Amino acid sequence: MTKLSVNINKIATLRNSRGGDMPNVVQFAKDAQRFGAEGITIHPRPDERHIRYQDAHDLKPEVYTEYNIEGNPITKFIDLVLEVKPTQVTLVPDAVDAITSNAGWDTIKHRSFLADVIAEFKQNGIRTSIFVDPVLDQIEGAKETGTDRIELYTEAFAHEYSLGNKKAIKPYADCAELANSLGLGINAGHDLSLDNIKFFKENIPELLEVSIGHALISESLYLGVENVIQMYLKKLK
Ligand SMILES: CC(=O)[C@@H](O)[C@H](O)COP(=O)(O)O
Ligand SMILES: NCC(=O)COP(=O)(O)O
Repeated sequence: MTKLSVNINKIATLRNSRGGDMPNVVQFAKDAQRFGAEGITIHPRPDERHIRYQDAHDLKPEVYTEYNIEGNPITKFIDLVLEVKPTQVTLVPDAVDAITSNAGWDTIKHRSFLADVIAEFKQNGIRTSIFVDPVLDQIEGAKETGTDRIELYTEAFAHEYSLGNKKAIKPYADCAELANSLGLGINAGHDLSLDNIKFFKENIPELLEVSIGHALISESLYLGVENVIQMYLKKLK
């Protein structure tokens, strides 16, 4: 079964554009779960331009599904995650000024750093995942860090698929096969959408979770949030 985790960063971006509390991100998370979301993902960035560190705390008592916090493990982020204790932390190597995530970890170069951070989260009962490009060596490197899961960075797949290139799934399927053989759980995310999710799911064995934000919120403008979440759940069956 593949769980749908709804990334609510965009809701915070909309709220922040006016400086008030509309839309309310906690209420949105509660409603998304009521509509069928099986997890809530947030990705606080150091400048807090969308989800704020305080939101991470405020969401904690209301997220009764899987709570996934993504981000670059700088000291401030590590402290936040250890305080909030979500179900899962996903480590992403974001540059401070990146508009959005644009690369996976070099798990070979950063093995020792990742292993230390991952050990600390695991000692605190938090499941770990690391964001990786679909490259076999990087999956093997991920295994060496001790992480529970990987999150496959799906931007390249999504882009190629939109151009009609279905072969773009191949590196992802190969990496998934390797990850499964190594005992790593598999998550995926970035630019997944109603258009590409079914094909992606069908070709990735043992896909445990997808986190989807940008497309899901955009699609909801036309189709409604409840309806869109239900559409994803059907495609993920
Ligand atoms: C790791 C990943 O792909 C997502 O978390 C994505 O970066 C969403 O973050 P933004 O909403 O800041 O684009
Ligand atoms: N981990 C990916 C995520 O949370 C959402 O990415 P996107 O759907 O906003 O591109």
